[in-house]
Amino acid sequence: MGPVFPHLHVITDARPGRQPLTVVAATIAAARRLDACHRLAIQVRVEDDVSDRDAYDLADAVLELCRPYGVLCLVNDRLHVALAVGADGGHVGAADLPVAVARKVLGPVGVLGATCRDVAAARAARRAGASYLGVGPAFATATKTGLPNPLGPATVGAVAAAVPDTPIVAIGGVTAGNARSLIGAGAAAVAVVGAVAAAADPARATEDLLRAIG
Ligand SMILES: Cc1ncc(COP(=O)(O)OP(=O)(O)O)c(N)n1
Ligand SMILES: Cc1ncsc1CCOP(=O)(O)O
Ligand SMILES: [Mg+2]
Repeated sequence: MGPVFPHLHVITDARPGRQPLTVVAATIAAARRLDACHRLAIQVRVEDDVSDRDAYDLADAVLELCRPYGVLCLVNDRLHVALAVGADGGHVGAADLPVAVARKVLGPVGVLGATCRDVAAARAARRAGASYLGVGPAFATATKTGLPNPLGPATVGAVAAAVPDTPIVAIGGVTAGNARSLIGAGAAAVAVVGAVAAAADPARATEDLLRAIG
């Protein structure tokens, strides 16, 4: 991780019919226009039924887009894919490898995100070696099913306050219109799928988010 923890994490939508590489290219182009590549991270996220080979091919291609501009590249769930392509790190949640095990797999330097929804889980994940914590759903989202009720900015802020040395990435239903409320509550960053991937103009959506976060 560079000296600045990225403020905006754009997560790929690799569902059938989507164009994740086109979206990532547009996102990076927008960050370049704002001289904000150091503020951007791309997380490669595929559905559970996607083969490792397809996940590898996507991650490899995304990393190729990120590297020339120093954009941080993380891989969701599949740490072997992260290591195989040479990504900067990965993200794990409750159904993935335990955080301490993920830390061993990634090694001491890799950026490791862990999903947390409360103060106790946040403290435990930090102790187990997480570099940052993904906290959500902050707001209602249709992108992932089976989630608990939205936490809202206040709970995101309470988790952030409990682990002041660990960046919080708020996720779930984040838009350019509500991102500032999460940063104001104490999140270091926001993560989005739909706000960029489902936008008519993903580059414009990225610019709007980067400007909103400030
Ligand atoms: C930044 C960030 N926060 C949370 C998540 C969700 O991870 P997880 O709970 O493991 O759910 P899946 O994304 O794997 O479906 C994330 N990916 N990124
Ligand atoms: C993977 C994940 N984990 C919590 S919310 C979420 C989906 C976020 O997608 P969106 O930004 O479209 O609400
Ligand atoms: Mg996961």
